[in-house]
Amino acid sequence: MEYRIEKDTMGEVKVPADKYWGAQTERSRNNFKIGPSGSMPKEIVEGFAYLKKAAAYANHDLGVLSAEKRDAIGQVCDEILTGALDAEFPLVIWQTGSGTQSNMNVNEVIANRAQVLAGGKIGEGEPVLKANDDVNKSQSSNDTYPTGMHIAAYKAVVEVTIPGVEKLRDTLKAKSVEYMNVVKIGRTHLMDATPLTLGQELGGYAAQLTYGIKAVKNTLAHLSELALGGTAVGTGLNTPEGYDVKVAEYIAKFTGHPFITAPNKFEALASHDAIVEAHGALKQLAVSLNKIANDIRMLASGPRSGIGEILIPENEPGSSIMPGKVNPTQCEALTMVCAQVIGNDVAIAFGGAQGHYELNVFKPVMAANFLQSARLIGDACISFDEHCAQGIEPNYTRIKELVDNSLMLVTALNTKIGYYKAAEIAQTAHKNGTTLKEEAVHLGYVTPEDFDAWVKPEDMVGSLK
Ligand SMILES: O=C(O)C[C@H](O)C(=O)O
Repeated sequence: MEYRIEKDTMGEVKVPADKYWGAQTERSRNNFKIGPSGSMPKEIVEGFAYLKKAAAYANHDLGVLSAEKRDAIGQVCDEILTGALDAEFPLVIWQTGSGTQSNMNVNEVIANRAQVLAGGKIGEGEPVLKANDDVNKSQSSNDTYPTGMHIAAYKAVVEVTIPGVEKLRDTLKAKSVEYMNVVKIGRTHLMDATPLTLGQELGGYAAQLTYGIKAVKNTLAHLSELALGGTAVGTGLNTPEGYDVKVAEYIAKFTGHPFITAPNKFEALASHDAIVEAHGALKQLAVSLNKIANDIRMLASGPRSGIGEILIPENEPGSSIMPGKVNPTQCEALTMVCAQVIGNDVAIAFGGAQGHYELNVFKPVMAANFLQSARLIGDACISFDEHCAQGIEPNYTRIKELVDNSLMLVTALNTKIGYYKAAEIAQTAHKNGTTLKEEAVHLGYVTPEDFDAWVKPEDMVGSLK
């Protein structure tokens, strides 16, 4: 491995010769060999590229950065956004809790890459850009990292999570309409209950997801607030007048999302309640999706010894030893995702509770967990939609068999003969293995004609919507 010598305020550091990063990145690389997983998410690096470019533009507009330096920073940021420099960001989330080393990683790469783009050599001659003085101008890690975190989180939620959940919700809604008249038995406490339709049951799932999407959208206003301009402790030291508003305007322009400057920078640096709040909504979605996937796998259980009221796509051989077995694998993947998201919520809550005075120093772990949840929910909903939900079909024979056998149809007799006599009919039929009608007539409480007129599953399902 060939090295070059880079310097920072602590002295000299050997850096791989072919890399753009500098001394502080290399120190972090050597000091935090904590793994094996935990790379700084690519979306955070992208968030930094947007904000560094925006800072350069705002600084120039406000007279503290030359047009040449602005353009040099902007050019490298655009390059970062293409993914061409991905290999230049080697750090992990298990580093300083402010994300300073990732901020410096971005500053160093921008400065050194600009040097090369200008025809120079890294570390030689007059630098085109200085990492701390130019690229980091009017900034601190304490306001850049949370800004990058909000940009990444907002984009992930709007571009990945919400579209994925909406797709699954729309399928469940369409299935609900299609099967609105299919009367099936209901279950409460996992025990037989009165009937409802398959459409009603699926419509409940679709409504859960609609509320989940709404909950996520409700958190976007807080997530759209950016800390940038607060610098070290929220006071905005070393920034030109009007910088915070202007820099947020540039970020909104470059990302296409409605970011604004945070009205209270102290809150934006010292707490990450916006992340806690938005992840709370992601947790709500995970809770809903877990219930939905569990119901679907139980309704599809069998094929001979389970409930088997619905059929779901048979996608892969399920077993290495049991020939012909097929398993509800999409439900399993989705519920595992839910477990991960609920776990991430605990890490985020713990991190969010740790703001000490002017700074929360759990930023990287909160960001990484949030982004993992946002991506997982979006991707898992698409997978579940395409490989399971779209293929849900009623198993009409089984549904009818279970409705016909149900003892809880007796509930329709409550208003005709009273709860106690109806209970006696159900209990006797259960004990004797007979039908409700046989026992109702045998006990002398109902005529066969009245039974047929009164006990009609299709009249027991309320309004169909
Ligand atoms: O890196 C910075 O800009 C500040 C650092 O996180 C600190 O507060 O010590």
